[in-house]
Amino acid sequence: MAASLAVAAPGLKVCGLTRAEDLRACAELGVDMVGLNFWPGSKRFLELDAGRRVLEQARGEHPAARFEPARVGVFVDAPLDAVAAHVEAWSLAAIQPHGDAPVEPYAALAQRLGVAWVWVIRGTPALERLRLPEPAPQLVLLDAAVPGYGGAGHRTDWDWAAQAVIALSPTPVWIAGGIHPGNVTEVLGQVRPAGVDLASGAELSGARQGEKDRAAIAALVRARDHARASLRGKPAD
Ligand SMILES: O=C(O)c1ccccc1N[C@@H]1O[C@H](COP(=O)(O)O)[C@@H](O)[C@H]1O
Repeated sequence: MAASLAVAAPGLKVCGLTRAEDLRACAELGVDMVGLNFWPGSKRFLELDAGRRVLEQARGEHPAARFEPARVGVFVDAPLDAVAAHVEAWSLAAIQPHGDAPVEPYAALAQRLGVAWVWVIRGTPALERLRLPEPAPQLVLLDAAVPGYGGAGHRTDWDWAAQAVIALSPTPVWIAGGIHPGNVTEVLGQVRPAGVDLASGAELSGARQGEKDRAAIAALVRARDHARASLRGKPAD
């Protein structure tokens, strides 16, 4: 079966989860995807064995969960065998390679493993020269070009992003970078992405290791639901 990351638009991905209670909150509140950061350079890094315990703990505390957000692994220039090990250990639905290495080997690995992959475009390259890599990504993610590859709360150019959404159609294009409950409705309206992805904008103030704020996640889910309802021409429930 072909890998898929399909969710109703706009989707919501909360990235850089490090605690069982945050995984549980995302499942309970109806977040579409969660990102798990397997890059040791990130403050949101999840070491493989510690991460397994977090997942087991989240499941143990929430055994009746019928809904589980799709898990996306974030990697920075990671060796391919390490990526494959994480896909298996976490039953990842997708990999999100960042960094400076070419993406094609990761795309080919994702295809071999039968999982989706996310192509991250950092910054604002010329749209007329943009070509989807092969094998094609199931999702494109637009993010700001920042030192440390991501997760710094910096916005990308929303006018450029709105054009990229159109230029890359029909591939679903999501947006990341500096999104939070206070601007999520604006970015959804202005850019019309297939989804939004955020890390720092869903965190507790002073979070040191990616600790998320349940109230912020709930507000993001409400904004997503309003946007979905208005796309369908109906008020949100
Ligand atoms: O979050 C990180 O630490 C990180 C590290 C390396 C690569 C990507 C990372 N995060 C990605 O960046 C976006 C945007 O983050 P923010 O909302 O601006 O804080 C996040 O969604 C991740 O996909």
